[in-house]
Amino acid sequence: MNAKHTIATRIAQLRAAIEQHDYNYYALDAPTVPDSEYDRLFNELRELEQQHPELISADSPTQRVSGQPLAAFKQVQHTVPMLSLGNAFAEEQVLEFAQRAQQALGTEQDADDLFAPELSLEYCCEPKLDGLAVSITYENGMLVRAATRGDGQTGEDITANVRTIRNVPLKLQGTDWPELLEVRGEVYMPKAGFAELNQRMLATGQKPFANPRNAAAGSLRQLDSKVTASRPLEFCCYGTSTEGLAAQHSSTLQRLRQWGIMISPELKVVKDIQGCLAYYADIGARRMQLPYDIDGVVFKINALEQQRELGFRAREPRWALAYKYAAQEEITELLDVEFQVGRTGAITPVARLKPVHVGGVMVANATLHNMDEVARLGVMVGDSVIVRRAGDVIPQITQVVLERRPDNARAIATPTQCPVCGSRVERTQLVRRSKGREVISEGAVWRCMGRLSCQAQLQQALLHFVSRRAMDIDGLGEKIIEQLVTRELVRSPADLYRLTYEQVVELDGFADLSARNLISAIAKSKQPRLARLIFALGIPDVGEETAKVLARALGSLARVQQAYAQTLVWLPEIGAEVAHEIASFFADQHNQSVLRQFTELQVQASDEGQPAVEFQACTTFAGFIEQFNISGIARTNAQRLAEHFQTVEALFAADWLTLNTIERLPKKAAQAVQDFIQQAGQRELALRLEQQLLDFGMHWSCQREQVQAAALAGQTWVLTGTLEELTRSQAKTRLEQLGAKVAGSVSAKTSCVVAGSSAGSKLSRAHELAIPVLTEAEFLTQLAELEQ
Ligand SMILES: NC(=O)c1ccc[n+]([C@@H]2O[C@H](COP(=O)([O-])OP(=O)(O)OC[C@H]3O[C@@H](n4cnc5c(N)ncnc54)[C@H](O)[C@@H]3O)[C@@H](O)[C@H]2O)c1
Ligand SMILES: [Zn+2]
Repeated sequence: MNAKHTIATRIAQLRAAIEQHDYNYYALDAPTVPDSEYDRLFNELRELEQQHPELISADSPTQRVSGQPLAAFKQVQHTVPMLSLGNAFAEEQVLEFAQRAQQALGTEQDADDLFAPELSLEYCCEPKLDGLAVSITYENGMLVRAATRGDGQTGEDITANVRTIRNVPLKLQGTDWPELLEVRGEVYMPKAGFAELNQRMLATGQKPFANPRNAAAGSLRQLDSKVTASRPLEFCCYGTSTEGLAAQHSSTLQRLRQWGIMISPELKVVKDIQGCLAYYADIGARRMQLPYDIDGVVFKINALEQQRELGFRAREPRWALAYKYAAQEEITELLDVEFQVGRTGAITPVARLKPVHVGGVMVANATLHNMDEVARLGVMVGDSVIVRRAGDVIPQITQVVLERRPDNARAIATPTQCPVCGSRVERTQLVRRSKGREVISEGAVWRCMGRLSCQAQLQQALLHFVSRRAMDIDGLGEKIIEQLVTRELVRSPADLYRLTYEQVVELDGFADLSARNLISAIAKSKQPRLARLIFALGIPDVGEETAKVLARALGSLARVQQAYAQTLVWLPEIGAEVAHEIASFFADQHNQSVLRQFTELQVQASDEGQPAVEFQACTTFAGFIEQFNISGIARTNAQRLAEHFQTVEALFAADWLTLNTIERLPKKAAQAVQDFIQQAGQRELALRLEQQLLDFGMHWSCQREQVQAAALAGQTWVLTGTLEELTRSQAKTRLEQLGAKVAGSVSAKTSCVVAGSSAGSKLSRAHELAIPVLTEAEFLTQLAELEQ
């Protein structure tokens, strides 16, 4: 086979591959390879064609704009074609671009003159937003049409969808706009909106988007514009095909802005190509902090007269250039998966990757989070995967390139025992309440059950225990803790208080003074504040805030230790899951022994005292009854029972006749209560729980009058997002006047969530827990009704 033939074959191969990728990217909004990979193929093709111009054909991807409009949309003919942009990946390509332009405009005699000030051209520099190009037409100041770029000549009619984008004016401001105006720009999804959207998708069991560009494209090209409306899209204008607005590109954009059209706040006019390079460096340094993804910057010769003179090449203008940054997504191989054990025993799969440059740094590891994520990605060892690194965020695997799966790919198995200590591994459980019942489902996390006998957990637990926000012991870094654990000097946090000077001075890196300092630092930590001690214990899901709530409400470690999960749920901000974690932590024998040793060693909180009355006044006795998960006894029926009986004793003394005479209590429910109160042990349990609540300072405040007076008594509401009509505190006051409690976070106990605009994680949590969500408008209507 001759060389020429081989090159022709390669060119054909590249064209076919690029066409397939174009289809996936433009038509399906679901690329299977990262842009960096696509750009490599594209550049290889362009170079081969440059070396062999006789092989160029008019339908080569290098000669035309890609993107067939989908038949599902009405088509729109662009009066002025929408083109692509020439790309540069290195500084010399930028300089060549400037030189070509100067030459063509006759401002340059020979190459040395490139930087001569009298010859240099003015440029407008802009960020290159990573979204999709859209054309929007205004007639007499009104938005009449919006279209995608499509193949450059024909786009898709997406008018209804673009109308839902908040920062696109439906009507232009001012009066001096031309009768017909077509603006062009990028529709994109800001990073924050993208993260929220993906959380929402995950929470509702949908497939999340791989990156903001896919999310923007997938959201905009929807046949149902209601879907588009629910997506956080924005528009930024970077040009117009309407002539005669001004003499320069930059001043044209300024005029568009006066009519209410969004342009980039990062626009900058520079005097010469050196200014462009400085702009590239400046934006590059701030790239990760920008609220949206960019894949490069764009330089445009500013004088429109010069733009006209330069004109176009096949698929791109000669007066503009995109200078790209290091790709944020790359393709590489998954070599292996290792399992790391964290402080609470959670086992995290970590991907070992064939090292690859992503976003300017070498990446060799990426977290896979948990086994649900592994399943969702469908990833196997040996797969080619797309790795994304956006900003300071830990590298993520976003996608598997299935067509490259090798025959010997290996499934990632859930470990059956701890990779560090060999202990049994258990799947976590999620406890939530739904319609008054406790629903237990399988969590995504597997845990090593070895607790502190597991060296990995012990080390992490010790690091947490001594950390600044916990016991705050200076001088116990990772290396030292590792030595203490491997030499078996420390088997639990309590052992720290048994360390002697002789033991410490023997450790690597210690001398007389440092050993004495460490011993005294440990001794000094013996009387921490209660909240710190609780936090230091490292109870799963108990962060600093929860530790403070426990400390304040219960006043002593002993009471925290004794509290039943059913008691803990009455505390503010503590949901069923956390309560369950706390109770089972203290039920653990090993943990109990550590706490006993603390007492022996005089490690004790300095501020123990009486419990504060923070129980949610047991909101209602009804809520208490609900906790027993009696079939058919949810909110309303529990309320009926509570109003009738008013105490635990009375409830358990109820007889069949009484139960059947309770107003509006269904027969079936009455039967269930009857069965329940006759069950062995239930009465004792209920009395014990009531006793504990009373001991801890709770008062039943479920008198009939109160319950009836306040429409929302016993309910906990959460406000999130920005409210337009009311301030947060106004909303809070009105809810409280109706008897509701307003909490700062969503838990299974939350009755209702009011979501203003740009609501985030609380909203997704509410969806996850199937808690009713009201828009601000619905909320206002409901308030008005209840306040009557
Ligand atoms: N991963 C894949 O499979 C795949 C497939 C096809 C295309 N792609 C990606 O798309 C690129 C090619 O697409 P393209 O032809 O749209 O070219 P392009 O994205 O390189 O440049 C042109 C586009 O840039 C956008 N743009 C953003 N800011 C701009 C500004 N300030 N001024 C002007 N335009 C601006 C516009 O949408 C314009 O259409 C490839 O380089 C690759 O990154 C990826
Ligand atoms: Zn273990």
